[in-house]
Amino acid sequence: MTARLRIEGVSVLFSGLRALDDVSFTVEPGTVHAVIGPNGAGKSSLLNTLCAIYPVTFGRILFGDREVTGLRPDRVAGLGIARTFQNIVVSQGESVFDNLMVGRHRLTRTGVIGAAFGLGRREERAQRERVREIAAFAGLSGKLDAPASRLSYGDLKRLEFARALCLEPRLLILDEPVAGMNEAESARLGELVSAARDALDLTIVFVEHDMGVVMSIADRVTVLNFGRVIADGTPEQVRRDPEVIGAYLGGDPARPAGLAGGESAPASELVADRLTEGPSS
Ligand SMILES: Nc1ncnc2c1ncn2[C@@H]1O[C@H](COP(=O)(O)OP(=O)(O)OP(=O)(O)O)[C@@H](O)[C@H]1O
Repeated sequence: MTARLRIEGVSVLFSGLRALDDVSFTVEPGTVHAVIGPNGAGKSSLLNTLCAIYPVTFGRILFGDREVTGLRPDRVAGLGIARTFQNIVVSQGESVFDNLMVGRHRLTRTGVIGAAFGLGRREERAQRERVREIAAFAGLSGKLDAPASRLSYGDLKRLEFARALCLEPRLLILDEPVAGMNEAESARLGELVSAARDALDLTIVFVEHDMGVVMSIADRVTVLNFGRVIADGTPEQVRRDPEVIGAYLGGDPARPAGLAGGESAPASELVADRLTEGPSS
């Protein structure tokens, strides 16, 4: 069973710089939750904090009734929290199948005693079967024997996603899952993320700059700017939020950049277009 993730008053300081400033929001179990914001808003810092790569300076993070704050990264993983990274991290020389098996080994309980009673081989068979199921789910069945180095960029990103699924996570954290993909590949991965939520009883938190994907797959969106939460709601709510409009377009939310006098189109329509295109950088 997945669980509710609560981020309560979290601040992260780097020698005086507040990467995160009193951030609070809740991720409901079984939802796809996007975290967006302009460059430098604190999105990566938040993901790193959720995985205990960055320590929390103030506040706390709870996953169900377990406090994540202060745990070592391997303990956080032990709670069923897995993540992917912005840059692809797979073994290029290994086959797709072997890359996926790496994700399973952490789950293998069989030790020396188990092996002595023949449990090792049975467990190994079960692990391999599960890897094939997950590969099929991710559309990688036909490529299990191919070395990762031969995959297209889109397939590599799906391999990374599938490998994270092999950890059987309860909470999956994705850092820019469709970065660098073309439109068709992005839409396909977006569908895969939604399907994973539905099929695997999974909660998903993701950071993404592709607003088309965010708006189509997120159940809820939290918007950060300068380390603070400036909006939290459904995709439709946040794309029409005046403060979000201000953060993405710069300047006065009532008179967004490029709109002289605001006479032709309401700011909400402009930002809706802009958020669909992606943030300015
Ligand atoms: N390890 C670190 N040491 C010092 N400062 C950091 C560190 N990590 C992040 N920061 C600072 O924290 C702020 C937020 O950065 P962060 O990378 O979290 O933003 P972001 O929203 O992910 O940006 P982008 O969209 O450009 O990736 C920035 O000012 C950044 O320089």
